[in-house]
Amino acid sequence: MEKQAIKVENIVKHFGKDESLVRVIEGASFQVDKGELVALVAPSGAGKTTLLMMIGCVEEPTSGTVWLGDEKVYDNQWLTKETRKIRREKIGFIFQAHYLIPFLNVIENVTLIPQTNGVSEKEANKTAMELLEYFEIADKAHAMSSELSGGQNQRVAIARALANKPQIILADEPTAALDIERSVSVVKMLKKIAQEQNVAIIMVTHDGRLLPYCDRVLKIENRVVVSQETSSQEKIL
Ligand SMILES: Nc1ncnc2c1ncn2[C@@H]1O[C@H](COP(=O)(O)OP(=O)(O)OP(=O)(O)O)[C@@H](O)[C@H]1O
Repeated sequence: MEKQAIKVENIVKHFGKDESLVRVIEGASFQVDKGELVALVAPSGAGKTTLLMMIGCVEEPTSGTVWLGDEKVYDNQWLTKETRKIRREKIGFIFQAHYLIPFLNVIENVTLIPQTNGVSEKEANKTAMELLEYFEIADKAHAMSSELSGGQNQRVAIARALANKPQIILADEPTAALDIERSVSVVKMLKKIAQEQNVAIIMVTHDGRLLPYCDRVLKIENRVVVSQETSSQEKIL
């Protein structure tokens, strides 16, 4: 079995054309392995969300190659018409806002995607309760999102992202709305998930205080992606 979860080669992303051409990524190559929690850091507008959305098969690259696990999904064009299926089966998304559905309770939010994918209600409920217990929020299973704190909602959003047993989690500033204590607790959870479930996680963050909790840092510099180790002194976990 390959250790790579994400492999990107020579990816280019331009928006618009002629005088409105915006060159965001200009030939970036990198890899993220199973079990790694990697931070993605760059100034505002450098292309972090765009990069995540290309890996997540939401935004089409201009050119390049993308592998998810051992499946090549993009080679100067999508290699399947069913990008939504790839997304549903392989990837969990976590965003800055939790985007829980307000008229569904916690467990209904967590079981929604697995049930859409054909998992039975009983099986989906069992997995969801295990996840809620893992995140110490099982007592809120029947609460509505509006009754939960910001940190609790984000834990439910992480449980939801995991409900489908994805190989990859793409997290776009998952801690931006939280204070530092809660941010650290969310990042520690992501680290635990990566290690225990062999999931590859890319987390966009603007908060340098969270980097020591990550295995590695990817930076977008001069429109390409560079990888930096978090040194052993800096590393906390
Ligand atoms: N649909 C689009 N059409 C044209 N330009 C776009 C589009 N989406 C993004 N861009 C441009 O691509 C660049 C990268 O945007 P992106 O949102 O990926 O940056 P970011 O690093 O995530 O920024 P932030 O930290 O502010 O969220 C920006 O210059 C943005 O204006």
